[in-house]
Amino acid sequence: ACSHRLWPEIENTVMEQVAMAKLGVGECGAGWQLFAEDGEMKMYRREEEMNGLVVDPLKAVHVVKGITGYELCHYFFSPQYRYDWETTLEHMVVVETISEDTIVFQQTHKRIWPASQRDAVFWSHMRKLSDDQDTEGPGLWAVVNKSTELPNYPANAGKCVRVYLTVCLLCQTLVNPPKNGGPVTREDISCKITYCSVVNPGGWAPASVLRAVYKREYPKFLKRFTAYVINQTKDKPITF
Ligand SMILES: CCCCCc1ccc(-c2ccc(S(=O)(=O)CCO)cc2)cc1/C=C\c1ccccn1
Repeated sequence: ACSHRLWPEIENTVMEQVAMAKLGVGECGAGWQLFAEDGEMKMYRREEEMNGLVVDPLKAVHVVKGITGYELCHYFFSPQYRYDWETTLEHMVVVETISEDTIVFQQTHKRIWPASQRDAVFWSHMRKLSDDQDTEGPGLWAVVNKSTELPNYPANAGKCVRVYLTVCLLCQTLVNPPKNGGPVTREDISCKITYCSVVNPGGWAPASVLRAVYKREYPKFLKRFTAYVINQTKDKPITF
């Protein structure tokens, strides 16, 4: 896929998004406010507007026991599971499978009153990253989703307003080998998750509505998605 028309953009976006995801919320400069907390999950947002539209960047950090970064990214990236965990999804089309780790999607999300219905067209890329500190460890896995233009899916052609999104799911597997030197089980692993998202709603939507949607939907999404992966993997061998 290195020769595909999207490859340069994918490469640049992955590097840029992973670098930003690795920054703590303290380091990203002022402005990150904690808006939701649930156990290990902490959700931050920055209040930003782009020509009158709310485009609040979101950063969530979480630590989940019993699953690996590869497993989380696999279930996030793969189309066949998406309807199981993405509650606001109304319809999803795999527009193009560029390679086993790069897919182009078109998604329609359920209408959220009083705003008009939204859709998104984006490429999605999953990749293992070298973990600079620990080269031979399970490493880091990431999925990056970014809106792209497709002639066959023109923006705002039908009933939906096109949103423009950039999303990064960055996962680091932590292994705590058992003292007795026995095999590593799911009790000995956990995954450090950073989820970053910027969604430009495209057409106008009241700031109060958008902020209420994000405040309600993001915590719900991350809790539901991680619970789904735990449930899908609990009786399966660990995949790093
Ligand atoms: C007025 C409402 C406008 C928002 C509508 C909307 C647009 C986009 C998206 C969305 C959210 C996450 C992704 S992803 O992380 O790439 C995973 C693949 O699905 C892609 C799209 C959602 C939603 C609507 C609800 C909403 C908003 C946040 C979080 C969760 N749901």
